[in-house]
Amino acid sequence: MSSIVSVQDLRKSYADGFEALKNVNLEIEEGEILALLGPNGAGKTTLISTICGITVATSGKITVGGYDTRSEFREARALIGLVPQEINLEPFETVKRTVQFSRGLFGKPRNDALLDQILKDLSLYDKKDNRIMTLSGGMKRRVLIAKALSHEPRVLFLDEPTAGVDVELRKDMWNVVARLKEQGVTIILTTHYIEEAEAIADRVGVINKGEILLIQDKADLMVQMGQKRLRIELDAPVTSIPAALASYQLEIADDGAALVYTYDTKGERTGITTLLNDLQGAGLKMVDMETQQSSLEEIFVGLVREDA
Ligand SMILES: Nc1ncnc2c1ncn2[C@@H]1O[C@H](COP(=O)(O)OP(=O)(O)OP(=O)(O)O)[C@@H](O)[C@H]1O
Repeated sequence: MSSIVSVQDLRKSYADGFEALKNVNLEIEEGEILALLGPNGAGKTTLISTICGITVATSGKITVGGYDTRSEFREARALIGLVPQEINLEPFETVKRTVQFSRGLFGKPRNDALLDQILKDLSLYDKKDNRIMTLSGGMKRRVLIAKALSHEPRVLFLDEPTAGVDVELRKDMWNVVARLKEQGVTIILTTHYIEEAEAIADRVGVINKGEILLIQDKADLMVQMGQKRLRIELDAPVTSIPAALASYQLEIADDGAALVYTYDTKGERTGITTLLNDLQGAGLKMVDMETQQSSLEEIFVGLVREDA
């Protein structure tokens, strides 16, 4: 797979000395949907703004479609569409003219057929002659997307596209993103919502305090989520795992007072019954047990807390 966006050793310190990004490395593949999850102030917007050339990096190198975002800014920027967090539209302008104007800013010739198609894809076509101020909040967000797509970018950045949006509209937005992906657009979105990453991303990155803590295929994360942990408390502590139990790949917890067995809830067999039999056979006595489910939320909260 080839990277359409490549971020190498990126650092960003603001004028007051605050280090918002610390040595970020990131490769984004053409055609993927990458969700960047992180708490408030993690550095998501700073990362996007730096890739888009709105914020200047302190050090490091970024390329988009092979173009250096500093030395070849115009070429790199032409490949990028950016949907900002804030709605910053001209209230008296119509939808169509707003989108036309954005295309013009990139020096592209007028193309009514293309703009009509973009408006149709975003279910904005019947509103094309309406003034922005007459639109609902959700429609305005769609106009932001239409603007960002007007110059036919290959990479679309969506900064918290569904912040403060109701559930129905959020699902609508997810469909819009899925359609864009079908058209071959690479999409990077930031979000606070774990279920949003679960619903639409191919890969999930977790960012906190200016560092990427994890970046992984969503499918792999889902497998981890499908795992459960069974904690078995023993009546007497063990210092090692008996050879007869080696195949279960148990972990020793609480200085030997408990053993932890990880199993796949989606598998045909959990192996718990045979484990409990074999435990007895190995001369170990269980006094209690409990199961724990890991979820993306837990993985996320755990990562962010560990980093605190
Ligand atoms: N111009 C600036 N000067 C100094 N510090 C800044 C500036 N802009 C952002 N920061 C700080 O950098 C950190 C990262 O901010 P950023 O907006 O990138 O976070 P974020 O992950 O997008 O958060 P949110 O989800 O709240 O938008 C924050 O602590 C913020 O206060």
